[in-house]
Amino acid sequence: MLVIVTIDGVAASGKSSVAARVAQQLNLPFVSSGLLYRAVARLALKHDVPTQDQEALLRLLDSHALELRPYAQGNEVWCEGEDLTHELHTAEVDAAVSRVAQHSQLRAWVNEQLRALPEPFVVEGRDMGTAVFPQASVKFYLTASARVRAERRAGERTGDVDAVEAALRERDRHDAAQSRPAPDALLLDTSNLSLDEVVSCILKAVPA
Ligand SMILES: Nc1ncnc2c1ncn2[C@@H]1O[C@H](COP(=O)(O)OP(=O)(O)O)[C@@H](O)[C@H]1O
Ligand SMILES: Nc1ccn([C@H]2C[C@H](O)[C@@H](COP(=O)(O)OP(=O)(O)O)O2)c(=O)n1
Repeated sequence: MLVIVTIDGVAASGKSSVAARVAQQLNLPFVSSGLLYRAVARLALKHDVPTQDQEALLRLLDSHALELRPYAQGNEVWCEGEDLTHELHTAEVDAAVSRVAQHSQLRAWVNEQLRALPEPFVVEGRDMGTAVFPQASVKFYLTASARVRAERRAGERTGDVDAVEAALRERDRHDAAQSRPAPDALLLDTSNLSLDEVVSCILKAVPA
């Protein structure tokens, strides 16, 4: 049976860490959909393309082939022989990516890349269980308080917790349109759960 596990949720709720561990336990690849939005934002910054200009962003994608490579040990995004992965988790990209993710044709392009990947896999993002893989057998939606998420993220980025929390709240607002639990998703508040606890909760819901 093909199993697609979708793990959606707000920024820094634990989606990618959890998806990587769940996938490892199931011996499946995992897919980080946000990396494609991040890669488009990175290309736009690099080539001075305004992130509000959808047509220009789509032209950029025509002239720069982006490829998501979902390896079991971590996802990579390549652009014409260059590995962009290490450039995608910066405060600059964080600040630009929500604007990129608001364009419907660009979202359609991302979704096409995701649906072309060989199943089965574990996939994480914002709308995996709703718009992209509504047929998935197991769906989760992760949340956590903004403070807890900021404390977690401040450990990975520079910046104090208050500034990180303000930036996360801002991004939550911009991403709200596409960040919704599917009607059949299980909601999990990870504020007071360890990574292991979240992973084991998800694995319990996966059919043997
Ligand atoms: N339940 C948890 N308990 C403690 N730390 C966590 C938990 N979930 C995630 N983290 C940590 O929080 C940070 C953000 O998690 P990440 O998986 O990148 O979130 P997302 O993919 O939702 O943005 C990482 O440093 C991760 O290790
Ligand atoms: N399926 C998705 C995945 C990400 N996005 C948007 C929303 C986020 O602001 C960016 C980056 O997503 P990513 O999951 O990498 O970001 P976080 O780790 O949650 O901070 O892309 C989206 O709109 N739809």
